[in-house]
Amino acid sequence: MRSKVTGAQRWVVKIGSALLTADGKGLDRQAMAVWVEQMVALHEAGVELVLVSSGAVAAGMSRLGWTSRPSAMHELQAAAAIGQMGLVQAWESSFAEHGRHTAQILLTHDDLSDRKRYLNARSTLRALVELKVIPVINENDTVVTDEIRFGDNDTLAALVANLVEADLLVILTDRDGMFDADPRNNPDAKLIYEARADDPALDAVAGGTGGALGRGGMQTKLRAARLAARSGAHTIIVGGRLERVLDRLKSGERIGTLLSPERGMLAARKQWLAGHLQTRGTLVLDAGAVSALSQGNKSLLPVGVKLVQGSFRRGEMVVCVAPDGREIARGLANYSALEAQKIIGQSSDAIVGLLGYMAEPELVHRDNLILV
Ligand SMILES: Nc1ncnc2c1ncn2[C@@H]1O[C@H](COP(=O)(O)OP(=O)(O)O)[C@@H](O)[C@H]1O
Ligand SMILES: N[C@@H](CCC(=O)OP(=O)(O)O)C(=O)O
Repeated sequence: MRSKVTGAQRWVVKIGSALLTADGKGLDRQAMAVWVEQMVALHEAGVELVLVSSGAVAAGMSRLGWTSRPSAMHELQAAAAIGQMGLVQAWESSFAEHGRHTAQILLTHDDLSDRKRYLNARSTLRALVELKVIPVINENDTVVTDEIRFGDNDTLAALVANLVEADLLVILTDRDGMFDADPRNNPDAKLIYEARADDPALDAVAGGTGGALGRGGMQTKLRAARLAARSGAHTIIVGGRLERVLDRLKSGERIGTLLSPERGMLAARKQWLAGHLQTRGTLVLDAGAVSALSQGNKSLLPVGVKLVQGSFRRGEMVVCVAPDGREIARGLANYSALEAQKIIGQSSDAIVGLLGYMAEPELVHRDNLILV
């Protein structure tokens, strides 16, 4: 069962406010250094890492000397803006001690539901991961309100796991995992080691909300695991203060709660693609592209497209047809219809010259293609 954890190549690690701030006394830099050391070891072992870090509001409160979380939205947002500085500084300097760079990414849920912004965030994150830089993601609290009100970086982390096609989402929190009842009020509560993310019995055990600093509680963590499962990722909810927690997960130790998806990664993603999008245009392929897609399981390159029909934007769904009009596949276009018209029939090396930039060498990436 834990082979899914030991074998995972791309991890999203989410660290909640409850853990990052030593009981409201500012950032717990010592704890951060310990996680960083383990994340660097994972990196060295070839694991690709994306970090989702909460703690901006809590760090800001401590910088301002506030002892209780304000309820006014503008005060929360101000605290987040102040605290985010300290938060990224702390991560950057801690990773720098191991010769690693970090990159700050602030996202909102809207960024991930708009197809174009989704693809842009996805290519930036992919580029960072390829550069071996560790992206440090938080919500863009200045422009959103619901998230800091509900304190829901769990959901953000799951959306990021979908975005980067992570195989594992690790949610570090202040309890050892998900218990069969809220351990705050039930001292006899037992840890759930493994479950299917979609098991309805979990709804009842994850009832309560979060603690004084964190906001989401187990409910948002369960919802996050279900969201992550939609792209085939496994989720581990585990105690961030457990000794060498990330090392132990990597070596397959049975700690925390493992929540499994019902389907494999690509199957889940393609099902999501198939069910969720309307088609906006058509690409007429040449014979070579038809066989590359249907037999070779390849991406669609601009060179294999003869004609572009319809009006679509980057990130929208298009139908790919053979020269005789037979539908071959559907997929998400990396370029708008206007751009596609300029690059079809050309090699991918020519894209920069033709458009002035290159989003991706493929017109439709094979991960975003569903064969019909
Ligand atoms: N079934 C459960 N198992 C474990 N913890 C639970 C459960 N139900 C509610 N909780 C509460 O959720 C809290 C963790 O969530 P939260 O405070 O939002 O932390 P974080 O900042 O890590 O997101 C725990 O401290 C715990 O009291
Ligand atoms: N984005 C905000 C709030 C996020 C939040 O509280 O989330 P969490 O502690 O993970 O439940 C922050 O950094 O403080």
